[in-house]
Amino acid sequence: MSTFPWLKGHGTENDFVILPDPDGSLHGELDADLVRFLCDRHAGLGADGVLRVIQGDKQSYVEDGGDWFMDYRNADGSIAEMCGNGVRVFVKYLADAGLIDDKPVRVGTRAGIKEVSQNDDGTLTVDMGEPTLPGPAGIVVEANGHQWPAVHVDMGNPHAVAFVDNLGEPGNLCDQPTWSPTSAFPHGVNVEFVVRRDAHDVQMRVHERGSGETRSCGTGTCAVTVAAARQARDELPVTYRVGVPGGDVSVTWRADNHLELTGPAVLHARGDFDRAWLPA
Ligand SMILES: N[C@@H](CCC[C@H](N)C(=O)O)C(=O)O
Repeated sequence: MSTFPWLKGHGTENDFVILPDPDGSLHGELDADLVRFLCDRHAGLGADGVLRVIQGDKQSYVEDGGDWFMDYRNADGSIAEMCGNGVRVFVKYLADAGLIDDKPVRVGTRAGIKEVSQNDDGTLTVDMGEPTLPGPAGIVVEANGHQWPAVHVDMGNPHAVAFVDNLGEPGNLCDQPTWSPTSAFPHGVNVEFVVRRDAHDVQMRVHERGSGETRSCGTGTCAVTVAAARQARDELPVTYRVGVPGGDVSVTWRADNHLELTGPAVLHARGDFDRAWLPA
């Protein structure tokens, strides 16, 4: 086939190129160069990442691929374990394409199975699993000449959450914030900057590993909820509204220690990509 289909979608403006590949035949073809090209906002389609959609039993990345497996790639071509906004967009695609019914779907990811439910109001809810706080204590992140203490929250992928006085402090975030000790995040880290607006209401910005500053990060909103709830000594269950530049999501930290992320998912473009257009 000299063309392959694509769609574009976003969750609170964290945007993705979706590559339907039910039988996994794009394996090997979807290398880092192709991902970078697809995500390029000037020469490609433009996105924060790529969601490749494979039937759970047709993938070879993890033992349990679920009903459908989400092969997630960051805009720089790197592979990430999980994407909380991406998984909602992924299920929105499956539902619109008639590939699933309205029952909860088990989505395989490199961070395990995530169950996703479609709500009557059009939002989707993801069981994001349990957070871990691997530490160490004393992490500091630095951006724009400022330093802040940060907490390491792992949501399957790594996050450093820093409370700031105002969201302008970290500057334009063109560069990756730095952190110490450097050994805390040997594989890089997503960095969230947060202000508390009310008891259970926070606003954040994020610099994503492999994608730069984005308009939202679903795993990041969960990490921020964990850091905020611990800071406030909230009892579980607790629900936070988390504002991001691209909208709002709701995160519940349940009594069984699972995080539940609810937010929108939108599909907004589709087409076919001709392989002849790929750079040599
Ligand atoms: N935007 C995502 C997270 C994508 C992966 C992240 N950049 C990483 O490298 O861990 C989300 O919505 O969670």
